[in-house]
Amino acid sequence: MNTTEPTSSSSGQGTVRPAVRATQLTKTYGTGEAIVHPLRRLSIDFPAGAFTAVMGPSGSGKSTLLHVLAGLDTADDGRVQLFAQDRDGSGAVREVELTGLSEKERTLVRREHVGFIFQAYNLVPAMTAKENILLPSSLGGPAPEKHYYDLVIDRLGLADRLHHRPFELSGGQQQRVAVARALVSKPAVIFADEPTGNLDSRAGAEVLSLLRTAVDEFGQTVIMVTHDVNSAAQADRTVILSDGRVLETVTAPTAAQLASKLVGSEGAR
Ligand SMILES: Nc1ncnc2c1ncn2[C@@H]1O[C@H](COP(=O)(O)OP(=O)(O)OP(=O)(O)O)[C@@H](O)[C@H]1O
Repeated sequence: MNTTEPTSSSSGQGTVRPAVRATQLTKTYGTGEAIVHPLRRLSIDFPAGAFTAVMGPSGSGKSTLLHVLAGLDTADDGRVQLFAQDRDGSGAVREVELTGLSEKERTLVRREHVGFIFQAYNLVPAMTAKENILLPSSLGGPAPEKHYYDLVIDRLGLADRLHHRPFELSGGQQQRVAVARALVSKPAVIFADEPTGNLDSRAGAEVLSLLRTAVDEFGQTVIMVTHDVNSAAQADRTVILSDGRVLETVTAPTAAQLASKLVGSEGAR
């Protein structure tokens, strides 16, 4: 791991440094007639301190990309770099090259810099909601700041559910516990795979607003996979994938613009 200034790239909003950089990512499953290419030489920068949505047809590689970027999975070829500000307040940016790290090393990087909201929650059944939320820090990750922990719990409406185990919670409440777990330690990058997929519209709006707060007030970077154009319209930009490639990146799109582009991306497959 180095402490360096990453090469910045230019965008419509000026020069921004990336928080996550993917270079020529390739991943293949199966062989012969059964071969699938979830990632085809995919390169993209995700700007720091921005909220990016990732959309695309089913099977276009969205979840695979998220897992590879977060170090939960590896690509067959290509590079993933994370750029995270040190937590010591110095402002120094640390470049973390995920490529080539062992699983154990990737786990340590995730604990320090990454929050992940899984489609299937991934809560520990024997632990209470509070123990699940604090699990990354009890495993050696950064301890949450008390006021931010309280803010997240309050905004997600979890205060009276903290001592319940997952089986005593509704699907939506479990999803909100998973969101809280990813947010409370203020990681540099939050990856979210369909974070509102199992929530009613009010709880979904609260999750999106919390992700916006993480970006707007705390300078974190959010990368969210979604099928919902209204959720994606809350993001600063939307990346549209098609067949393992980036088809288009749209800045501040409306839901209607995204809906029409997605119809086009189905055609591009
Ligand atoms: N472990 C695996 N083994 C074999 N094929 C896989 C595996 N994981 C994903 N795939 C295939 O890779 C392709 C991309 O899958 P991925 O889950 O990334 O797509 P997605 O865009 O997230 O889809 P969805 O919107 O349906 O969640 C799909 O064709 C999928 O069947």
